[in-house]
Amino acid sequence: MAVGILALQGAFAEHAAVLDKLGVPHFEIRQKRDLDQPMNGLIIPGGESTVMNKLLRELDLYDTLRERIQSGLPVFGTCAGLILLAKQIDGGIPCFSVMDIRVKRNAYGRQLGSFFTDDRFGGSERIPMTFIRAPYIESVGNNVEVLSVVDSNIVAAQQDNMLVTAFHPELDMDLTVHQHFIRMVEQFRLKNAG
Ligand SMILES: NC(=O)CC[C@H](N)C(=O)O
Repeated sequence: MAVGILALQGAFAEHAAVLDKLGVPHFEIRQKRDLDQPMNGLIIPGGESTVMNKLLRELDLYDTLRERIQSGLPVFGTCAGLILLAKQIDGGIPCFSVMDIRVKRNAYGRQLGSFFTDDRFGGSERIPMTFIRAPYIESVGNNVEVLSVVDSNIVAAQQDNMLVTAFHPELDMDLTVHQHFIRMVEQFRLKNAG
């Protein structure tokens, strides 16, 4: 199996390092022909969502990736990746527009742009959470499961094959969130093989 990591911009190398630790094969997606190889999961990293949105269209990656996500490909979006998956962005234009969440960009203001805390993810123990000019999720549809709440704001959620975090688990040592995503990838792979 292999996980594709969108590598146009932002923190893609850090996700690759976590997958290495977990022994999960991965490859970078930089251009359309990178999508020719088998892909069992997709990671959309943090970075700058407006830049990634523009590049996805310029490089003609947008339609193929959107179709695959809609057909059930497991996808994990961190920070800017969360913004790209959202159906609604407060004061902004959605990109993939596939996940039933409403998102506020740069939600913590300039002064509090980056901070660190720890809290629960789903049923887990407290895990480290690094936020960098992060969004949060203002509201979710009925079909979305809330996985983390920090200061009354939703910062991790899942809808079927789509997992998002407003924080950056790839920047901390804890593997909980990536392990959760790899379980989603395994389930999808087994379902498709059977
Ligand atoms: N760390 C991040 O990914 C920041 C996201 C960025 N503020 C955006 O709007 O795209």
